[in-house]
Amino acid sequence: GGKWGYNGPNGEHHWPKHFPYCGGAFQSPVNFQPELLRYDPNLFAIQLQNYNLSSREQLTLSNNGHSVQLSLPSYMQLTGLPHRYSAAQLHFHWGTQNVQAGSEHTVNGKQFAAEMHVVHFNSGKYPNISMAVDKSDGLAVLGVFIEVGEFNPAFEKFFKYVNGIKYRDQKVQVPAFNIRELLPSRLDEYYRYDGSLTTPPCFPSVLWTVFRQPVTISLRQYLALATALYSSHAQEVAPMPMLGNYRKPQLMDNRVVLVSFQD
Ligand SMILES: NS(=O)(=O)c1cc(-c2ccccc2)cc(-c2ccccc2)c1
Ligand SMILES: [Zn+2]
Repeated sequence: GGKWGYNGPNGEHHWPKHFPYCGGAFQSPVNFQPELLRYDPNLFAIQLQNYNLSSREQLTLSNNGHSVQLSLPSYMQLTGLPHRYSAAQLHFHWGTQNVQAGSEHTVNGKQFAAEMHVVHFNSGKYPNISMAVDKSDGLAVLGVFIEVGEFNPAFEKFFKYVNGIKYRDQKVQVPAFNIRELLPSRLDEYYRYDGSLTTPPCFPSVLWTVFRQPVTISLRQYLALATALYSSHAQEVAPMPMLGNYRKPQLMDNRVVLVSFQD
């Protein structure tokens, strides 16, 4: 598929020309409007398997031109969902250095500073992520809202390496750590709906679980994310800062967002 970006001639309003699903139904992200939420007593706490990775393991931290992503081993899994899902990668969406608003999902119109996505695929049904990515029951993504506040030692375990992946397609190996530490403490309170990849090709293949409770990173950590990275290759004459890499909320049509909490 063609080049795509977050603004200008390759921005999100142009995505459907090369990526037809982006103009289709069940698109993500969405705004969690209070009147569209429905409490579901059958939504239990998310169960994590093998999230506590050994520091003897190494993970690949890379700049894919649209985000910073951390590869994850497939033995890291989610259970307690309709299927068993294996981890593939995690990545981020953020705003700009001056406007700390870059989350993709919003809560009653409120946009958080950034958002982390932990991408899993239905390993109970598909042999690998490529076979799962375009199937309606193929993916499960955990969304975590990020606010600027307290310093976050867990994020620092890989944020400190971002200067090694400033440019597109650069990669570094980082020691693995407990990925559970990146998630909020409350895994029992979340929004749940059927949606899509928020980037091209926008396949409607994602079971979204967005935690209600945000995590915090410090202003210095946020600025490291928002100012260290470029979406262009190292040798390109005009470096393009990687900023505002978030898609705006999409139409709900007649979808309902289920919530695991009542108050
Ligand atoms: N935002 S997201 O969660 O819907 C998402 C999922 C996946 C994804 C990754 C592996 C398998 C399947 C889906 C890839 C991206 C992505 C972000 C930046 C640049 C390119 C791709 C984004
Ligand atoms: Zn994402």
